[in-house]
Amino acid sequence: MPASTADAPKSPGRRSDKGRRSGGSKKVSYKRNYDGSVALPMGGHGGDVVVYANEAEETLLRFHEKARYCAKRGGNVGATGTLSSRMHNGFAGETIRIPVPVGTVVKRKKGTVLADLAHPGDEVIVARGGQGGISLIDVPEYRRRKAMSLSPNIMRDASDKVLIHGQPGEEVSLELILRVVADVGLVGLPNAGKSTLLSAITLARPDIADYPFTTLMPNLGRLGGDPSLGALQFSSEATLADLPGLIEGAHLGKGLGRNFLRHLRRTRVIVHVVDAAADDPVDDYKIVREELRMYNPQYLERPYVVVLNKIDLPKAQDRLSSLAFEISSIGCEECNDNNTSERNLNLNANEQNISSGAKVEGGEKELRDYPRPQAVVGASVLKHIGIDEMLKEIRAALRKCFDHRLPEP
Ligand SMILES: Nc1nc2c(ncn2[C@@H]2O[C@H](COP(=O)(O)OP(=O)(O)OP(=O)(O)O)[C@@H](O)[C@H]2O)c(=O)[nH]1
Repeated sequence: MPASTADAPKSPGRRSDKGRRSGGSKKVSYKRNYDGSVALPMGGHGGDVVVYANEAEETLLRFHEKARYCAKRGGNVGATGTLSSRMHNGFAGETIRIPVPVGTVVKRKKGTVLADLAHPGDEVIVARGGQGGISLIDVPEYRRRKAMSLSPNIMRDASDKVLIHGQPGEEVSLELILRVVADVGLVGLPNAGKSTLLSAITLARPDIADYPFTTLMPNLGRLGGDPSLGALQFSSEATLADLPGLIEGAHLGKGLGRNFLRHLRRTRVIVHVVDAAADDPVDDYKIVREELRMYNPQYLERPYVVVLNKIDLPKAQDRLSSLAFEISSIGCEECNDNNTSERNLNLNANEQNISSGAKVEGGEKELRDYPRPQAVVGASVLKHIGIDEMLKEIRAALRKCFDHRLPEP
């Protein structure tokens, strides 16, 4: 809206009046719309609010401190408030851009998903700024009438001022949900050694401690490509996400539960870390697989590598081969054929399709109906034993996914 005339310097309108009265030839020429109507200057539109994915952001924690964001209002038309040919539209309010981590899902509170910002630079306008208004409050009567006859965009309000009200900007309440985007997801019971593994093969330095649930947020690390594999296979470069430990009942929300299971949705390969020195590693293994199955059966279709960790401990060392044999024979052999990566490629398309159990013809699928692990390797991620073998298997599983995407030579 034009500001009041109180602080206006000289009214150009008055000057031109004088010109007319004194018989001068000054003719006010207005800007016109394509249909010949006078283009009235408008107050600036309010700024939009945009949420965008920025690689520099890692968490959504800062939204706990500041949860309300407002874009600026649009600028006024001019100081005089009087229609003149020299009047310009008010400046549009600046768009406010809110960075969030890559992988953030933006949805209306208790409503629809607005966007899945899965790639750096993805963005969504979450609230549009209001439209600027038009006001001719202080236009002299004769010109007001003329302007009204020339422009179809004008209304009168109760106080007989001629104006179009500016529109209020949109206000929305949003929910931001972070789903980690990583090529490899590390899963396992608490204390299995997932964080230690991440720090052994990447530059990530997550908290490591001898108590469960040290990891409360997913940690990310970057696995470099292996140049010895040649240019085409350098794509074994990958992002690893160390997820907080899963416990029995996680799919129902126990422990850190569902919050973290969802992070697996966008991983291609799963690395399952088992503490080989635990009381019953096979049972531990099954518990986690079962939790994955109950949360989203598709997780079990993805290529996965089992790492039997802590083999530096005598207890683990002694039973390594029998454990490896037992674990590698849980699952269906035929399912491991080529189609694993094809199924895997559909993971994004199907990611909404979560059910509490996979139904197959003739009943519910069990662990033995899903593919066997691609490999079961023994390692001590703490003492750096078996790391090369483990990396080789992780890269092989990754290649299985990536090769599928390579263009035909
Ligand atoms: N002896 C031995 N200890 C290990 C090995 N790897 C990890 N640890 C120890 O196991 C404990 C748990 O390791 P973390 O890496 O924090 O385990 P985590 O699976 O990330 O645990 P959560 O964060 O609870 O999910 C730490 O005390 C590690 O030092 C290993 O190869 N050998």
